Amino acid sequence: MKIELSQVSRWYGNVVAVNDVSMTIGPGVTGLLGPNGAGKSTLLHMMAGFLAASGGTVTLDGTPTWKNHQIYRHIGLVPEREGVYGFLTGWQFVLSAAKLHGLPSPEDAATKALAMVEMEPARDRRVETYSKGMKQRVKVAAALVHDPQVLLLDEPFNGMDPRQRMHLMDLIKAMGTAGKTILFSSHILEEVERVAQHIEVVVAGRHAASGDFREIRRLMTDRPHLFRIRSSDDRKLAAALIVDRSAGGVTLTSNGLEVQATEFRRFAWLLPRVARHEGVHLHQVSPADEDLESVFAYLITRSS
Ligand SMILES: Nc1ncnc2c1ncn2[C@@H]1O[C@H](COP(=O)(O)OP(=O)(O)OP(=O)(O)O)[C@@H](O)[C@H]1O
Repeated sequence: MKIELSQVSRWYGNVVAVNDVSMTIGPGVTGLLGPNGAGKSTLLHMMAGFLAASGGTVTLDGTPTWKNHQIYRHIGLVPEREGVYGFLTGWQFVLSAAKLHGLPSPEDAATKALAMVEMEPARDRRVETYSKGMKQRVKVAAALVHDPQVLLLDEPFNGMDPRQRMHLMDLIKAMGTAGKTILFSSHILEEVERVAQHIEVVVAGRHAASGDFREIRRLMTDRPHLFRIRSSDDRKLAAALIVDRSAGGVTLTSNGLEVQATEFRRFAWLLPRVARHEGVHLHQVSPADEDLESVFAYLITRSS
C-alpha cells in the first residue's frame, strides 16, 4: 500500500511543526530521518489518521486517512512515548488491542502477534517488569495484532541495547521484504542506513532530502567540511593548501589552521601528500562541524 502526502502542513498555535511536505511511502522499509523536533512524530500521527493536517492531504492508496475508520484496519502505529499500563501482562495488553479492533478471534490474533516479536515466553509477566526492549516489542505486537499492511514506528530503537536493536531491525526488515509498507523515524543516520532501503529526511518541519542511503550519505559527505589542523608549521602548510581548489578557505588562527574543504574526498587525499611534500608534520586533524545538527543544517540550506 502507498501513503501519499501532498503539500501537508501542520501547526500547533504559532508553531509550524510540518511545513508543506510532499512525499510518497511505498512497500518496503523507509526511514524518516531528522533531528529532534523536526516534525517526525507529527508526520507519523497524521499518516496514522490520529491527527488532522492543517493543510494538504494525507492518503493511503488514494483515500484520506483522517477520521477514516476503514483505513485504520490497514495501519498500525507504534508511538514513541505513549506508555503501556504496567499492571497489564503482555498478553492482556496485546489481547485488548485485538479486542479494540473488533477482531473475530482476538486470542488467536494476540498469540500470533506475540509470536512474531518472540515475546511468548514473557507474555504472562506484567509489563512493568519488562526491559525497555521487551516493552517496545510488546507495543509492536499490539500494533501488528490486526495484521496491517502499513506499520508506522516512532523512534522504535530508542533506549534499546544493541542485541534488542538488532532483533527489532531483523523483524522490520523481514516485514518489509514480505511486502508491507514500513516507515520508522529516527535521528540517527547509521540506524536508518542499516534497516531502510529508502530514506526521507525532514529538518525543521520541511522535507530536506530523499533517496537511498548512498544518496543521502553522499549529500552529507559532499557538503563543505570544516577541519581544524595543528602541524609543525601551520603557516607553510596554509600557503601550500591555498593553491588547491579543494581547500575552499584557509584561516590561520592562534590555535592552528581552519580549513573549509569544499571537496571532502580530494582534500582527504591531498592533505597528507602536501604535508609530506612540504616537510610539515601533522599533529592533529579534527573535524570542527561533524555534529548531526550541522549536517542537517547543510541539507536544509541546500534544499531551500
Ligand atoms: N501538541 C503540541 N503542541 C504544541 N507544539 C507541538 C505539539 N506537538 C509537537 N509540537 C512542536 O512541533 C514541532 C515538531 O514536533 P514533533 O514531535 O513532531 O517532532 P519530532 O521530529 O518527532 O521530534 P521528537 O523526536 O523530539 O519527538 C516541535 O517544535 C514541537 O515542539
